[in-house]
Amino acid sequence: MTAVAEVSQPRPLMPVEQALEQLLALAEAAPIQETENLPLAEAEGRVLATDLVASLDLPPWPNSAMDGYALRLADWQGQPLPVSQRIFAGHAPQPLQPGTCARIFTGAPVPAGADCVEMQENTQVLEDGQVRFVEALHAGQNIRPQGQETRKGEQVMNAGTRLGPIELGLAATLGHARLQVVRKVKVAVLSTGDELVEPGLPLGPGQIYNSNRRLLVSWLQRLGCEVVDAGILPDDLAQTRACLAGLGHVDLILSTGGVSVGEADYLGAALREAGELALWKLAIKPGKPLTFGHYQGVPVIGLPGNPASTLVTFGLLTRPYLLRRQGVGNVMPLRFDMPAGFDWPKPGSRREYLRARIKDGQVRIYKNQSSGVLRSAAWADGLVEVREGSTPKTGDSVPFIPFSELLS
Ligand SMILES: Nc1nc2c(c(=O)[nH]1)N[C@H]1C(S)=C(S)[C@@H](COP(=O)(O)OP(=O)(O)OC[C@H]3O[C@@H](n4cnc5c(N)ncnc54)[C@H](O)[C@@H]3O)O[C@H]1N2
Ligand code: MOO
Ligand SMILES: [Mg+2]
Repeated sequence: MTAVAEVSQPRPLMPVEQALEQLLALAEAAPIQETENLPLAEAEGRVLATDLVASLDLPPWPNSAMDGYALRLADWQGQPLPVSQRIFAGHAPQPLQPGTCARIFTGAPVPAGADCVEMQENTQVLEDGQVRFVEALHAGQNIRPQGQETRKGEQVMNAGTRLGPIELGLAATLGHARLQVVRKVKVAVLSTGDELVEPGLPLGPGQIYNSNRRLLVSWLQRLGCEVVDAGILPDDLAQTRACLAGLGHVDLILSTGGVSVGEADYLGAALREAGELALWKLAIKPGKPLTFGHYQGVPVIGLPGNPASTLVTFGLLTRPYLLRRQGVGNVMPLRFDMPAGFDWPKPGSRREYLRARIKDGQVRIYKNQSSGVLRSAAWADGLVEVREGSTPKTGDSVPFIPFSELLS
């Protein structure tokens, strides 16, 4: 055996897709199974636990799409018709008297016997109160038929749907006051590093303010998670052990910092003792040293500490993981191809996510893309993806992921 053979080769970087695939598989292996029944007012941001089936037709009866007059086409040969009733939304009509029309308003039930509604703009009311129809009329016009939107018994939403304002509105149209949802994912957030100080306290020598904690706690709450804020963990093995041991039951331990190769990166050491740890080297920039492991059976995701690395790896990898644990099918953010408003001449070995904004129809990038610069993200509207080895030029199409896709 020669000395050369014993030199450890650097491991190839793991592609982003592979990391995501592995995380999603791990999420599927540990689904949140408990559910709870919540009023609509408390269900926003939660995930539907059971398929939602329509218990009625929508609309429940044919109704008028216009303010105007309802009539039976067979009764009309071009002559004016007398008005036999007025039908308002929310009130039951009488069957239409043959040879007459009914005054009707938008959303009101179309009376039995009528098969056509004409908007009032196309009518003339004569001195004797009869109504002349000016335009040609067609059967079914301006009538929204019963069950046009949904038929009783149809599946309207699948289990795994995230409930936003639109989904809650849809549940309300079907008369649901409560929904069965997956219980919240409980996430413990810990920030590691002796240098960290909470905002509001004075900075000592070598110290910086803890930004990752606030960013992650706020973001997790937006995603509908229950957060256990475990505060700052100093760079000390005994304290790291004690903190992990005292977390109680959570579904995920989410840490920042302490996952690289530095001598003060103790989280990894503590996890190795009481669980397992995979230090990934991802082909992603920022965010290369993402860590996945288990501590006494509880999954742990260790995000790199640099604030932009935390942001990118949370948004692109941890968010999908958390959603998938709640059974969400589509966890991928939408991305849009946009013309680049920049040149990227140097091909990289990692996929780069540059903090960018759209201006004049082009993607502009923030001038300082260092992974320590959170200001880049506050300036930006989203992330532009530059693939490994690619060198986009101004005008080339590049994928842009708006932050709005990641933050909710
Ligand atoms: N020799 C090597 N050094 C580093 C490598 C490497 O491959 N070889 N990778 C670099 C990369 S890339 C990253 S990213 C960082 C990741 O380091 P850690 O995750 O271990 O994080 P720390 O070293 O603890 O902190 C990194 C950086 O971020 C600041 N930080 C940490 N936590 C917070 C927080 N809660 N709020 C604000 N800022 C935070 C910290 O002060 C450091 O400046 O490693 C590189 N090194
Ligand atoms: O991958 Mo690190 O996040 O670039 O600085
Ligand atoms: Mg470090």
